[in-house]
Amino acid sequence: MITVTGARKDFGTFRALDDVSIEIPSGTLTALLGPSGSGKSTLLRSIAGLESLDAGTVVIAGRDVTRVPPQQRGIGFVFQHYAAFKHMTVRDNVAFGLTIRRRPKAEVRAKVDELLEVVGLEGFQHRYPAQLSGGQRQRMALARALAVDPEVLLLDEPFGALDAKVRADLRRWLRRLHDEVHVTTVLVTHDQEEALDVADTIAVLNRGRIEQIGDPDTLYDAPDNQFVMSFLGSVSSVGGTLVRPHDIVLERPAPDDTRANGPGRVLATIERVVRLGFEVRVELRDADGERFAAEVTRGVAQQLGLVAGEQVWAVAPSHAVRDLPQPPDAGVPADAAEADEVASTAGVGEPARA
Ligand SMILES: Nc1ncnc2c1ncn2[C@@H]1O[C@H](COP(=O)(O)OP(=O)(O)OP(=O)(O)O)[C@@H](O)[C@H]1O
Repeated sequence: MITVTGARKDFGTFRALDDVSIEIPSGTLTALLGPSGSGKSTLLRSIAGLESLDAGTVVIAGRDVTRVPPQQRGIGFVFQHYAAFKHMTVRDNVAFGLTIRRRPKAEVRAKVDELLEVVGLEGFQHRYPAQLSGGQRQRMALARALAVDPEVLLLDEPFGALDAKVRADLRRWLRRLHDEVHVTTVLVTHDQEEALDVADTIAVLNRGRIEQIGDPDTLYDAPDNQFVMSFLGSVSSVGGTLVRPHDIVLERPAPDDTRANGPGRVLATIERVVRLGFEVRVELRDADGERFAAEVTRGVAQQLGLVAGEQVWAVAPSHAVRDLPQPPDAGVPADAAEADEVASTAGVGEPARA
């Protein structure tokens, strides 16, 4: 269990963490999710001991580590850009933490063999980091972090520098790895899909505070506020009512239709119909000029004969409507934009990049 209580961190006059408390149960995979600058990395680095808190405590496995240096916290850390030792083979990189701890050679060999298998790099042990793909390098980084049997594994956008396909493959791989190894893992990501895909629990951060903590279903289906709802998936406003696009029901107006617009029901003009595989996204504009989107199956789209320029009723069914507050003094995020952050490449308890 990792317990952070009342964490506060200021950089000059800027408050990066504002009274953050979170409990991360042993053996779980928790994602810290939020927009750029929300404090995710600062929270992770505070757990690692790479930042010292201005107030609050960090307890790992029952031990108060608030004032304990990073090397003595029993953590493994993997960054977006992994600082591999370029002159060392994959095997020696993975063995590094064990070698500097002067573990017996046979033990190191056995442990490294096991880890190379776990991360699927058995055939690559004699290569040098420059001879690996980005995804392979990050798997090597994970093997190296796991080699010293850390109490917790802290991952800061570990797949952030990889292309979308490799990223998706690797996060599923991480999930399977976690199910095998069960080490308590905290993953920083700004990508809601990544968080929904891999995490048991998601903590949504915004402006240095935690907006909500819960399992992916709860956060998606029962968000506490508009920020969480918008951050965890797309949202449309139907006459001022917030709803997920796939929950919107479209109806053709009857020839003698005299119904008026109301909350959760508007007559809208179809601007575009976009096919997304099995689904169709219908881009709409209401009489006030408000644009929003609905998602329906291709079957429904064909049945209704949805064509640009025509009018449809867009209805937010009452079961799907969420009357949510705004979070205190915060806005709805524009979107979960790609963070163009370049993560620090410093390692924990090891020399700088060689
Ligand atoms: N060493 C520092 N000095 C000054 N300000 C900092 C420092 N580290 C972080 N900050 C600021 O604290 C805020 C939170 O940063 P943090 O890296 O935790 O955000 P994040 O949620 O991880 O964002 P990103 O996804 O962009 O990395 C940002 O506004 C950042 O500019």
